[in-house]
Amino acid sequence: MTVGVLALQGSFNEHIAALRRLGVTGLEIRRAEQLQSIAALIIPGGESTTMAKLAECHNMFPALRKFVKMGKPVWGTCAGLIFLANKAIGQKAGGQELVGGLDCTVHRNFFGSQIQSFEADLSIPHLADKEGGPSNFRGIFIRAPAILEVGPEVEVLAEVSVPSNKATNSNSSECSQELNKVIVAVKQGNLLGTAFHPELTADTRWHSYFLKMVSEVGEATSSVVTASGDSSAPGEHKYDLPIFLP
Ligand SMILES: NC(=O)CC[C@H](N)C(=O)O
Repeated sequence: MTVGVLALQGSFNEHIAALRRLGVTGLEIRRAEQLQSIAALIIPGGESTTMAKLAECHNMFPALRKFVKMGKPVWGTCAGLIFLANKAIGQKAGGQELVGGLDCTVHRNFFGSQIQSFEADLSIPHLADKEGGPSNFRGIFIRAPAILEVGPEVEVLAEVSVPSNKATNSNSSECSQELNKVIVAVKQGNLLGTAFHPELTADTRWHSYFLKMVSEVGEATSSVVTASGDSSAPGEHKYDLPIFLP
């Protein structure tokens, strides 16, 4: 199958490399019409305002919204999650266009600036295999968003513990020992959103999880899934080195 990766900006190379490790062709998507040839789409991390401006320049928003509404699987990581959210707060003056579809509110830079980026062990039961494999996942959070509110149809897949003064987002400088949980991964039907960057780890379980969603939707709708074993397909990623900078 061919999975598209929005390749306007950000960590699209790393997603394509992760897909390749699982034997799946990743196609770099830069034009609206390319969406017609893919079974599913990954919107990578990066900088959501920049990505939104580029998507606007390329007139991609109507096609992206249509893709989501058609029920095609879409996974947004970090900036990609912001793209998919129905509502984002903490945007630059003037706001930014969103694709929407995921019934949640995200805070764009919930955890702070670039230097407050961090890694955390997350417990994700959905990632454990039937043989009782591990359910923990090392999340890489780079100037990451968080999900503040979710609608009734949204399933919470992962949370991270943060000090309560952070979770309530108050300006208090007091350091509380109390920990609150903040939502960092969700699923709603065909849509998957993670506030962290699985593509920057060697662990491909999130990519496998998404590909399972893709095959389930494919089976349910008998939709067009392009079979491709051609490693020289146009636009396909040719590098496996992690070179991501948000
Ligand atoms: N690593 C990331 O994708 C950061 C996203 C960033 N917070 C934004 O607004 O776009």
